[in-house]
Amino acid sequence: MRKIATEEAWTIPEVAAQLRETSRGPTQSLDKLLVRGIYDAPADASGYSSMHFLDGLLDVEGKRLSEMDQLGVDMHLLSLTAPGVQMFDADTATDLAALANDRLAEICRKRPTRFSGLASFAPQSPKRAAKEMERAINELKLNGFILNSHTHGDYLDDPQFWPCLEAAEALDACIYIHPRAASDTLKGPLMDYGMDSAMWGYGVEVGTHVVRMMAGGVFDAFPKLKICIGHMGEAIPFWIWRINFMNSRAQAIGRAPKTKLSIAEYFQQNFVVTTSGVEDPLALRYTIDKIGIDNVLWAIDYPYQPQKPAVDFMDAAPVSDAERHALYHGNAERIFHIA
Ligand SMILES: COc1cc(C(=O)O)cc(C(=O)O)c1
Ligand SMILES: [Mn+2]
Repeated sequence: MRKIATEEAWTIPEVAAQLRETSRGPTQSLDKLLVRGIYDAPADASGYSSMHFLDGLLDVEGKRLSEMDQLGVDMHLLSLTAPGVQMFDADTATDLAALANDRLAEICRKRPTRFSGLASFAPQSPKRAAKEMERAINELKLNGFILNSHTHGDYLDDPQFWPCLEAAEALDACIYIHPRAASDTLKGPLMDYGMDSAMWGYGVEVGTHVVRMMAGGVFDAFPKLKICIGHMGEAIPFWIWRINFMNSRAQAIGRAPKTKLSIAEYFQQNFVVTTSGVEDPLALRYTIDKIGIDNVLWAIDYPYQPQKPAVDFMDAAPVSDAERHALYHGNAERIFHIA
């Protein structure tokens, strides 16, 4: 059975160097804790550097590919790791997104059956970003887009970013909204106990982002826009009944704009989710039953999650053979236009 993993992180030395420099600067971004740990810690330090994430991010055809061969993982859908270019100024972000996209396209051209890719873009300059999005799909033949949630504290319900959404919808290219640490206005209680990270803050950040998009009417403006979120849907499939009920109440009392469809309908028609970093059979079964098998894709979240447990989890998952085909490759081929 073809296995395509769809949230697989990667980076290039130029972006790593820029993140290192940014983490030494005055930024108050909550990402600073994690970025410093990965990109600017002494080799023998404890914490993130001891987990060698940077080696795993820079590597494509070494350990990553040999593990894929051993485990029968056919393809990694690669994306520039969080926070991507979104901590940088507009010009630096725009230039590094284009450089990363060129490098990613080279990898995919060299190993077309093993790697596909999600293009970066720089929302800091939305009109230039839209042009890069068109180039990435039409010229570089990449498979969709990666966005690491907020950009300098702003979210995609903000019309400033709508040139990017217009481009993605017109290109029939899915935007994978991946986490980063919570924005400055959201980060308060998340600054302790490691809660800035994938343990909790990441899910709060992306969950907040996509609820803003649905409640803010983004999918009335862009009804064909497709969004992918990881981590079994950042808890939204569990909460969707309550979110939907309370949004309809908010609309009725004038606290939220009227929308053509309900939040539950938007989540059903405009979203797909991946299993990245949630290797829980019951959560998978619930999510498939809740949003339908066509809207769930397998992912590893390499190098932050090891490959073998993610394969073992999916091989042993309580799903039918037809469902396993959809999870492992069918849905990814459809959503990310993978041949
Ligand atoms: C950018 O740094 C990351 C750290 C972790 C982690 O497990 O601590 C996960 C992800 C991720 O899910 O992509 C990213
Ligand atoms: Mn990830």
